[in-house]
Amino acid sequence: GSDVLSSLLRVSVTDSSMPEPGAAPRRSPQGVPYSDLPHIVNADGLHLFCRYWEPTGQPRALVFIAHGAGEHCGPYDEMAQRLKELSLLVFAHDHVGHGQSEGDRMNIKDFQIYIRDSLQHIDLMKSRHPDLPVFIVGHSMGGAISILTACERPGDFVGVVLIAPLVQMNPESATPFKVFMAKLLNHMLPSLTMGSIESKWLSRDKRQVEAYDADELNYHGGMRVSFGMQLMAAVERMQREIPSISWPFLLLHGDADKLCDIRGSRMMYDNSLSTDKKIKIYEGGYHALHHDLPEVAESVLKELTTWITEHIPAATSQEAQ
Ligand SMILES: O=C1CC[C@@H](CCC(=O)N2CCC(COc3ccc(F)cc3Cl)CC2)N1
Repeated sequence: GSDVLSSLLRVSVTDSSMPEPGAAPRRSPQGVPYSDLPHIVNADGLHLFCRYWEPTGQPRALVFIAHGAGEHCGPYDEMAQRLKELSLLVFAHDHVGHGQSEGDRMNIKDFQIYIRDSLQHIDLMKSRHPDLPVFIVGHSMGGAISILTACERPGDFVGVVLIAPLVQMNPESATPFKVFMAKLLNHMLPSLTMGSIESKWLSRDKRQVEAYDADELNYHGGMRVSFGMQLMAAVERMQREIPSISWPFLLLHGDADKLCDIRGSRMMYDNSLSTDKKIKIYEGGYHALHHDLPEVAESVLKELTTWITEHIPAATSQEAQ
């Protein structure tokens, strides 16, 4: 009757994506207003913290860095500085639910969100520098994001550098029984947490492990079953996509990696169509190669910067004039 109608009319409609003019400013998980931070707003209205390393002169290429699960893009500063010194314009953001970005900590409704947000940031930077070649560098889960991003835009990237990428599940943790239990639990208790990432397997350099453990921008809680399911789905999607990959890539992987099985990198190297591909195995190397023993970390930076600069297309005649 009319009373129902009148009560409905009293309901005030608030649209969260359009905050009222006087609304409090959106703040990072650390309490910093995003108006004070470099950021982009993703398709779901979440603020993603960004970092940029811009060379002084004219940049020769764009490099997007995709970080791994539970970390953020800050620890890539040294790598980015080395690339910036070679006149490359490096950019990155903290993925949803990581570091200084918004979102439920180390959780995602759909792995595709990471890829969609990466493409949004890449497209933004390409619109600002339309003539520059674009590279992606990805580590671990960031490697999976890089692979699937390049698969969505196979012609857009001159090269992809993968540091211990997540390509296949670790066979110990992915026994058929454990996978079955994870799927079962995901229906019953999706926010149940499994073990957390054991930092001792990240690097043989204990100062790096201590830095990781002490970094409050990292997520040190347990891995939610639902997040594990999204990682599994990404692994399954890569198995399907790898046979049709034909873009250039560089793979760097330690053969003592206990977090992302090196067999995934070998499988990608062996089963992709790419003719321009390189794999470098680091004997005894742990997972975070770029933060492993100093001589390994230095080698990784040299390999990566050399491969990228060698893959920057020679300037075409009209550009050279
Ligand atoms: O320097 C650094 C700091 C952070 C680290 C990166 C960590 C990262 O991204 N990992 C490692 C762990 C890996 C677990 O994988 C799974 C777990 C459960 C599951 F059900 C299915 C999968 Cl596939 C995912 C990828 N590197």
